[in-house]
Amino acid sequence: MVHKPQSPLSLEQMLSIIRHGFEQTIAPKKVVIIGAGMSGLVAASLLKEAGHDVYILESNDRVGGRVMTYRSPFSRGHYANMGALRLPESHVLVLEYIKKFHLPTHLFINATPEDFIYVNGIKARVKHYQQNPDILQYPVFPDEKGKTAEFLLYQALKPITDFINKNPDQNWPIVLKHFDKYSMQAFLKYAGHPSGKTFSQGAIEMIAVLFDLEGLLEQAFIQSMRDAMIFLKPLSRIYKPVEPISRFFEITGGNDLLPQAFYPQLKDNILFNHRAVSIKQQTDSVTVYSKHGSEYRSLTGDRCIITVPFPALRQVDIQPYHSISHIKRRAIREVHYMNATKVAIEFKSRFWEKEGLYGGKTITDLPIRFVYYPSIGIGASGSAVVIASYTWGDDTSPWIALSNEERVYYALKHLAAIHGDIVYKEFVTGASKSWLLDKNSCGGFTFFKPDQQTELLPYMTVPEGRIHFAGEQTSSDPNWIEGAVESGIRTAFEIHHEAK
Ligand SMILES: Cc1cc2nc3c(=O)[nH]c(=O)nc-3n(C[C@H](O)[C@H](O)[C@H](O)COP(=O)(O)OP(=O)(O)OC[C@H]3O[C@@H](n4cnc5c(N)ncnc54)[C@H](O)[C@@H]3O)c2cc1C
Ligand SMILES: O=C(O)C(=O)Cc1ccccc1
Repeated sequence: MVHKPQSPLSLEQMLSIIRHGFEQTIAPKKVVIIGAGMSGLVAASLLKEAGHDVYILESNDRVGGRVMTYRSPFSRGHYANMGALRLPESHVLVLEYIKKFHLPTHLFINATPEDFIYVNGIKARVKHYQQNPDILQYPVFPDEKGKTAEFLLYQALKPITDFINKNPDQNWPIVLKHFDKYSMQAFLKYAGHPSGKTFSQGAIEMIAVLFDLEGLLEQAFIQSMRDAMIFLKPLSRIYKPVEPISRFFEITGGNDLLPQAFYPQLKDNILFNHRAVSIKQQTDSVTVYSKHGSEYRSLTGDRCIITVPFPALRQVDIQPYHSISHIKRRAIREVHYMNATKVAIEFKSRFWEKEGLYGGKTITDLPIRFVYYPSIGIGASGSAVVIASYTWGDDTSPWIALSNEERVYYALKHLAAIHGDIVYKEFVTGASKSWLLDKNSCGGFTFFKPDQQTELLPYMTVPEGRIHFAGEQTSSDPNWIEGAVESGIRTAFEIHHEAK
């Protein structure tokens, strides 16, 4: 589903802009961009290429923002993507930039029939669960017996996604009107069952655990549905198991090679370790005040693009107060950001491959939740790095307050329940990241609450005077790099096509 409701540009237009840029401007503007994450880099790259004078103020000492790859403390050549992990094949804007920069990629093996499931104290392989879903012993209704979480969820989603796909531009707003009031949990309880009944609590629990929804059940159904359509197999596969499931990619060498690819063009335009603290709009200009070490600096331009995640943006003072609308200020306060936490562990050998796990994951109801095994170097000898725990939403609660050492300790403990004590013998080192604790995002990614896509999102993309708003939160694909890229293109287009 590549519908882009938050973009005034079609997918084809955005692809063309990535490939060919804008026509050279006849009225160059000075543009101050706050943030050198993917949205800020895309906007700056397009505007600079079109002849505008761009400056990026970046709080951190690196580009990339939430596209972040740890190479330390791992052995040479090893790494872990502690932010963006996988790139869906339907995210054509991201893949177009990867092509433009000639970056190597390989398949991110997101799921295989050999994947382990470890829930309710039961360990099984996905392929055996698919043959007999009742082996996990969820207390489902009689008419739900023998049906997988995937089948039940597709039964609930298919009428809606079929309706959208008939005519996305016309039908997406209708679906939003009818379903944006629901959280995922409320949808499954009160509106999801095709026969108008409700799913059993056991079925809802099984869907929530196996699709990693338990940590975000109270968030907007619409966003979970949109994401589910990326992760779930097309329903046709249930009846005709020949369709390929959604494919994902990752950049060989680390996903941060994508934001880094913008650096050569923009190296003279980025001011690192400059943290914007206030913005002031004047009649004919806008000034951004930033903290650089113990100094305060200012930069004045014709336009400003804010790409800062909204929870972090709340600490930036924007004046005059009424120079931005009431609804924008409300959106900055209220739009929900979900935390995300990862623990990555390097092991001496790929012991999981001896258990038939080549890439893919283990799905658990343990605090570690989902474990992802490396999709690169399969079959190789020597050490490798596992995403030992990837949690989001409420599932991050057991991890936030722990130190890195404690996170690694508990991740190993839970991995040992799955793989045995070999995890201790094979342990080399570990690292972790909880994005709620990162002052430059103050959360992992946008995950709207019910009604927020209706009440707030339309106003989040709207410029306010000389200030434009980018970032995944202002896009058709929040919580994805694709959304950040879309918003970068949108804001560059807005500014490039405005009169002086
Ligand atoms: C754990 C995790 C997993 C993810 N997994 C995936 C995935 O698998 N696939 C996928 O496509 N997407 C994934 N994402 C989402 C993706 O990483 C983001 O949507 C995207 O990177 C956001 O880009 P952005 O430019 O909107 O924001 P950011 O990357 O947050 O960029 C904002 C920039 O602004 C800077 N900044 C903040 N405050 C200030 C300030 N006051 N002054 C100056 N600069 C400031 C920050 O340092 C940052 O560089 C994941 C994100 C997380 C956290
Ligand atoms: O693919 C991921 O891990 C992402 O971060 C995107 C995401 C976030 C939350 C739910 C589904 C997908």
